[in-house]
Amino acid sequence: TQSTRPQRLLGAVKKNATRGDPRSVVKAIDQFCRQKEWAMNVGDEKGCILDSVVSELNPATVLELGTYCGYSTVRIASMLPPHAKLITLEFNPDYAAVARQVIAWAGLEDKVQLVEGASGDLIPKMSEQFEVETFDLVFLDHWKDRYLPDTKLMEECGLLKKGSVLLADNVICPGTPEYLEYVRASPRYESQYFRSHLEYTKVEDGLEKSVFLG
Ligand SMILES: CCCNc1ncnc2c1ncn2[C@@H]1O[C@H](/C=C/CNC(=O)c2cc(-c3ccc(F)cc3)cc(O)c2O)[C@H](C)[C@H]1O
Ligand SMILES: [Mg+2]
Repeated sequence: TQSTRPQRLLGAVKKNATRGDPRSVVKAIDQFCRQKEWAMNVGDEKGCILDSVVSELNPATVLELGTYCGYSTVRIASMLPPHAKLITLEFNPDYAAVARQVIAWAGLEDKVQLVEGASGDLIPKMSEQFEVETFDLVFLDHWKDRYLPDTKLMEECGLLKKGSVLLADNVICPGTPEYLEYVRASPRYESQYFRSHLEYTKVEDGLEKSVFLG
């Protein structure tokens, strides 16, 4: 049977990255996507913006919506202080299976909890099932039309506290117009756009950082 692109991406990680070295995993995936096959990872250019937001915030609890192959999971988790936790949600079992191996190859299993399921179902269960009160950082990178409903759901479930940061990928391409309008118009958020490019291309894209004001 034919392999899938995520499986070929995983093969490139195993071939070119050093076990236990997250930066080499990130580099191997970026190289695969530039030289072999494009894939929808946040990528190296937007990844640097992601890195700067994480290192400035130094979050103890992180939620990622949309694991895919685990590229941004590895990027974020590699920068977390000891005892910090990253919970990442992925509802496609095939992608989850690949991501688990990418995260393991990077040696980050202890910092990452990959939960298979839909964000809409899992977000209401966060506090009781995953023993998390609130998240310091949420990275949104799943279906673009789900950014807004899931943000409203996180508000309703009390998962955001004063100072919590939402960082959203692809606010230009493919675009998340309703989400962008909401966080930019809402008095409960202080929003900032970080202009960049769609991963591995010259097309404009960017990240929107929105601080929850409580
Ligand atoms: C109802 C379920 C919601 N809840 C959910 N709960 C859990 N997991 C979820 C949920 N919804 C989705 N997922 C998972 O997250 C992943 C989905 C990721 C989606 N990302 C994009 O579509 C994109 C496109 C482009 C792009 C740009 C230009 C192009 F020309 C082509 C492509 C670039 C980019 O950077 C992009 O991130 C994964 C595939 C999918 O299984
Ligand atoms: Mg994306």
